[in-house]
Amino acid sequence: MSKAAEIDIVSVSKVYGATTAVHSISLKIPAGSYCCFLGPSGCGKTSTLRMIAGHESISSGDIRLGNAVVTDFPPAKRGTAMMFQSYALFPHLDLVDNVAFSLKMKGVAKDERRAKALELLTLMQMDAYAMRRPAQLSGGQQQRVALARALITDPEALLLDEPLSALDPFLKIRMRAELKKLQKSLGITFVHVTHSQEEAMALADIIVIMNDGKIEQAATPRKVFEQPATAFVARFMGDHNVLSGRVVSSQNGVTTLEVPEGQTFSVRGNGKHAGEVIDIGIRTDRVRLASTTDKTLGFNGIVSNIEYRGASVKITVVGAGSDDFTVIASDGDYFANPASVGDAVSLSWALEDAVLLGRVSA
Ligand SMILES: Nc1ncnc2c1ncn2[C@@H]1O[C@H](COP(=O)(O)OP(=O)(O)OP(=O)(O)O)[C@@H](O)[C@H]1O
Repeated sequence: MSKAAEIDIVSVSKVYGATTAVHSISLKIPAGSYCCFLGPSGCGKTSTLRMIAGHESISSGDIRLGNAVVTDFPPAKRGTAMMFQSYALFPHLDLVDNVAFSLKMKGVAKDERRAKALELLTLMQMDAYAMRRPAQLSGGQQQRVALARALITDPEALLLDEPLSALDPFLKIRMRAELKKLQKSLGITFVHVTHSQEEAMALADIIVIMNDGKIEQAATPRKVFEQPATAFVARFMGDHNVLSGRVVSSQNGVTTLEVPEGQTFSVRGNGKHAGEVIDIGIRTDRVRLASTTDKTLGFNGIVSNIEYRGASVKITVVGAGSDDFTVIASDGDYFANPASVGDAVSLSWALEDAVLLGRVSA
């Protein structure tokens, strides 16, 4: 019987000598959810995962798992299990002994631990290979064994550090679907570290986007896509253009800003101060290559690059203070009215396709 636990991270920091890798982050991961930590290299996601697992000490703050404060517990006493990027299988042991290893460490009798290992290999559809050694398996099969090994302790939360990074692109997508199915059927909390936006969007109930040791946004994939909280999230996820400028007015539910090149743009939301520097995000897939009568919802620019992607075309435009304003047009829309590099184009969008972006406090 599996049990899921909420993970509560309270003002947790990680300091390595002169480097603060994680700056006082707080987050609740609901029991039974699939949570992905996403961010660029060095942002602190692996340190956070390792602190949840107990493989790294917590410099300050607390971590609670279910009802227990586990901050000072060793890894084996936390109710978590970790699956490593390299799978860390023992080359000289067969699959049954690999999977049974942590039960052996706990002193469980041989027959009992081998029976349980076989049960997990069956769950992962690897029972037919039980007597093989890891080197006699494909990458995807090794991953299934590593999962079986992590799950043998009946964890309340499974922690996965870049679990798909060793697989080729096709296998990656297949194993991604298997991970999601496994999490749903076990019902336990999964915390998965990745640097792939696509992977996080495909798997997560909650995406936690980290930058420079802080959480920029923790929300559902849909919320992250539709309402990126900060300019960093908007740029990192790649689905919004970011324009920066000074507030001209901010009232009646609409804020207007002026960019350095002099154009003004409107966005929903108010409460900003005149003169304040703000960022707005504009959906790349909602920008139209056509003129608009409302100049606060578009601008004229010069096409600098065109990339054909099959179902869509990516057009890069210089203008409004941006060197790489991106338009993703459907192939049908684009080929009805194609453009060339160097062309002057009019871009436009609707008020609801732009969002006001916030800032993460230091
Ligand atoms: N054992 C350590 N000693 C000193 N500094 C460390 C140690 N581990 C990590 N760091 C530093 O802490 C910061 C965060 O590292 P962390 O591995 O958590 O990032 P990450 O987001 O997981 O990166 P990646 O995607 O490259 O694995 C980095 O600046 C890193 O150099």
